[in-house]
Amino acid sequence: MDAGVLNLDTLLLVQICVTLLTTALLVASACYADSPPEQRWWAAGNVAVSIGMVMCNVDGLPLLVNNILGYGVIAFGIALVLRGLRVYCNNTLSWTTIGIITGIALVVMAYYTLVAPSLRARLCFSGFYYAILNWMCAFAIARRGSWRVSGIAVAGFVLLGVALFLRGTHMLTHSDPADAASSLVMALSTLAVPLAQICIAFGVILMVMWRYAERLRRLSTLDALTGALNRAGLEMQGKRTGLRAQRGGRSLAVIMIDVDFFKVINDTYGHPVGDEVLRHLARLVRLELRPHDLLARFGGEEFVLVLDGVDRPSALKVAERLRARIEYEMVELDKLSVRYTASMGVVCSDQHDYDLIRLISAGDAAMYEAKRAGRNRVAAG
Ligand SMILES: Nc1nc2c(ncn2[C@@H]2O[C@H](COP(=O)(O)OP(=O)(O)OP(=O)(O)O)[C@@H](O)[C@H]2O)c(=O)[nH]1
Repeated sequence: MDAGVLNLDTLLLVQICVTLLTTALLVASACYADSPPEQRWWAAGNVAVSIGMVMCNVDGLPLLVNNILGYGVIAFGIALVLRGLRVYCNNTLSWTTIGIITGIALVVMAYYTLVAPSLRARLCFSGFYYAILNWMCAFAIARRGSWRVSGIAVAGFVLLGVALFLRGTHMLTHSDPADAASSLVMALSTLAVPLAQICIAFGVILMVMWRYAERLRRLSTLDALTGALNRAGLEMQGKRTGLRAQRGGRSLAVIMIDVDFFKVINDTYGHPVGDEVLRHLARLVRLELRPHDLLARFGGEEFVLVLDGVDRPSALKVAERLRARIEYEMVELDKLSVRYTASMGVVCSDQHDYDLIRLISAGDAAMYEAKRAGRNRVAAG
């Protein structure tokens, strides 16, 4: 295959068209009412890169636009994309850094246009510089670690960096830019750029979709007030925890926890204090949890604790420790200090098998036993 088959002008046109299309895709997704800020930075960055590419490649524009400003605008665009990626990773990129990234491109391009004019130097520098910026983009998301989510975008940025780096290296090894431009390496790198851009556009949209899905999953399985699992979350994760314990031959314990006289707390101090009591209880219980244990809000002031690999005597000890801690601790809110207690029912798969629904209903019965016996106590089912 020779470079003639891959006509460079046609490839360049394809590259510009793909840039405009991926930009349109990112702008359209950023216009979505609830779009996160990173998506808007990606869209703005791509708009800037598109404008920069047009400024650099349209013949007949003034030198200042063609050789200097165009490259600066592309660098500015990549910096905005980098800012978006860092925002996605709960970080940011300051405007000073964005200014420096843009400034370097403008100064170097101005030098090789006005002071020591050299097309070769400009093409070498832009290839290496944009390659480094794209690798910085890849690094920003790769550090986050979730390859399943950001793998496509990382691959796109790396590929784009490699294509641009190859272009720079190729220019460096050819003294005549016109000769270098017609080579196969140049054609292949020009072909790789739009492919990488498509990867990046779909990759970043995938990252945002994953975040939406994660937010939806949290909304649908977590209790908004306490952050504990809700009934749907308990049903989903409880089944898994039960199966895991059963397969591993471990006991599964369930502790039902119900705040005593919660209606009195609400009536005496008001609902916001009642809410704070529920949040406080969830926080305290969470301190007892290990990675595979589950905490769910079962009803108004009733919680379920599912403990994997805990037998009946140990579960009773955990419940007693919790009960004592709840009794001891105080809820502080708006200069108010409120004490509360809780009653608990403890059951274990040793007696009741691994069926979570049966365990919960037996735990509930034990918990009501504790209430009948005077509250602020633990009863075994
Ligand atoms: N603040 C607040 N109150 C809630 C919430 N959900 C349910 N409640 C209230 O919790 C109270 C539960 O009262 P009861 O079922 O009588 O239980 P109790 O007063 O704790 O009595 P015992 O369980 O027998 O000790 C009701 O007054 C509900 O309105 C909530 O999310 N926040």
